[in-house]
Formats: sequence, structure tokens, C-alpha cells
Amino acid sequence: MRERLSRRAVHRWNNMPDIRSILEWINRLADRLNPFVDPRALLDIGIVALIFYWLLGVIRGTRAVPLLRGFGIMLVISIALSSVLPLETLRWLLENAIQPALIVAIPVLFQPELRRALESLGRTNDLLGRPFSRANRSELIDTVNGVSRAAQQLSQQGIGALMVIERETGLQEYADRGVILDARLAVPLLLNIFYPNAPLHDMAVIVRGNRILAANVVLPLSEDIVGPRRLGTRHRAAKGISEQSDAIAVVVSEETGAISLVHDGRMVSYLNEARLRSMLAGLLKVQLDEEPKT
Ligand SMILES: Nc1ncnc2c1ncn2[C@@H]1O[C@H](COP(=O)(O)OP(=O)(O)OP(=O)(O)O)[C@@H](O)[C@H]1O
Repeated sequence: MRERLSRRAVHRWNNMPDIRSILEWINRLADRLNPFVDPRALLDIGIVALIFYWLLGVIRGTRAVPLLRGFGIMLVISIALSSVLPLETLRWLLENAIQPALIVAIPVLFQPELRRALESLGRTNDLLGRPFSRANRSELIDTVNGVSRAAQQLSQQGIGALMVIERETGLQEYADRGVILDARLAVPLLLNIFYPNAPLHDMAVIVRGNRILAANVVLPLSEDIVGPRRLGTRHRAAKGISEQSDAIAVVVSEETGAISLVHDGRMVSYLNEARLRSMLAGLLKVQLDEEPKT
């Protein structure tokens, strides 16, 4: 009996995988995993993740998202088709026509997004937390209060308006196409400009620091009309300038009286004066200590 048991134990021992080969296998696996544990590889992964995070932030909420989804679907279908089936003509078409066409089409289609991404890389005030524009803090506070008060009064009177506040990206090229005013910003002046049938009431006003730089300014229209709401031209112009620069646009709808703030291609609507003031102050990086003077 004892002899049979010991024979069985020897047999099991003989059939067990060799411990040395297991150790070798673990070593090989560790060698393979080694690059991932390498701090340089971790840094590499971190930087790539940050680039993707930043890119997704730049295109979030813009028309680039459905376009990219379309490209993705096309890519997946074409890779799946050409790897599963030996479709030579399709493979040729993909390699020689569609891929080069995409390389040309991407910079054209994503021109505003690419421009915005490069501009945001070059901006330093955002990173350093400094206030925008050359104006000092008290001038910017005057602007925040003046624009918010004017928006509220225009909204109550059902007058449409578009006010664009310049930040780090210069808007001179747009201002030059309008009527240069370079006047101290004041609520009555803004109301006067947008008063229906006044000579400068059409199009937009550009504000630089605490001055109204120009009125009657034609802005680029956003191509983004795939959003949840179909935008009219005033709102598309506000979105357009915020896609092409870091400016902040404040829109008052003539139709509904709704006040919207547009920044970085994103629109927040149905604001009241207080909410608009605090959003503007946040974006211009100024601290509001007290209620505005009436
Ligand atoms: N390219 C542009 N740049 C600046 N303002 C523009 C531009 N195109 C149109 N506008 C302004 O938009 C006004 C027309 O607004 P429209 O009714 O089409 O848009 P909306 O977004 O529905 O605005 P609202 O809600 O005020 O009606 C024009 O009278 C003009 O003042």
C-alpha cells in the first residue's frame, strides 16, 4: 500500500511542470512588461494622454465631433473589410485615393479647430492666471458691469445686440471692417448703438478693455448648425468669433430677449444680469467685490 502511494507521488512529481521553466516564463513576461514600468514609458503615456485630453477639450461641443465620428466609422469599416476579405480594388482605393484625400481634407475641414488649438497653446495668460487684455483690473470691472447692465436693459426692451469682449487674441482685423469708435464704455452709449434703426445698430460691437473699439462689425459665422438648436445669424456670429479667437461674446436675442454668453464655441443661454456678471468676471479673471453702481 505504502509502496503504491509513493509510486503515485513520484509519478505526480515527474508530471509537474518543471519549476525552472516556470521561472523562466515569469522572467520573460517581466522582461516584456518592463517597458511599461520604465519611468520614461510612463512619462510617454502621460504626455500622449494629456495631448488627447487637450484635443478632446478643444473640439468638445463643436461640429468636429460628428465629423470625427464619421471618419472613425469609415476607418473601422475600411480596415475591417480589407483585413477580412481580400478585396484588392477596395484596398487600392483606400490606399491611393481615400487616405490622401483625408490628409488634405482634415486641415480644411478642421481649420477653425486647428487654429483655436494652436492659439490656445500660444496663450500665456490662461496658464499664468493673469487677467486678459491690456486693461487694468478696475477698467475690466467697469466693462463687466457695463456689458451686463446693458444686456439686461436691452433684453427688457426686446432689442437685439451682440457685444464681443476682446481678450488675448487681437480683433483689430474685424474692428477695421466696422466703424471705429474708441469711446469709453458706458451703458447709455451701448443702448444708443443698438437702438433699432440707429445707424450703427446692426452687427456687433467690439469691446477692448473699458473702451468700445468699434461698432457695426461683421463677424465670421459659425458653421456649426448641427447643434441641438438651429441658430440664427446673430448667434452664429457670436459662436463664430468665439471659435476663431478667445473672445467672449454676449448676445441679446431680439426674438426672445434671452441673454447668452458664448466662449470657446460654447453657448450658455437664459442668463440674468447677476449670472452674466459673475461669468464675465470669471472669464476675465477679475474679482467683483461689490454690487455695481446703478
Ligand atoms: N456676420 C454677422 N456678424 C455680426 N452680426 C450679424 C452677422 N450676421 C447677422 N448679424 C446680426 O444678426 C441680425 C439678424 O439676426 P437673426 O434674427 O438672423 O439671428 P438670431 O440669432 O435669430 O437673433 P435674434 O434671436 O436676435 O432674432 C442682423 O440684423 C445683424 O445685426
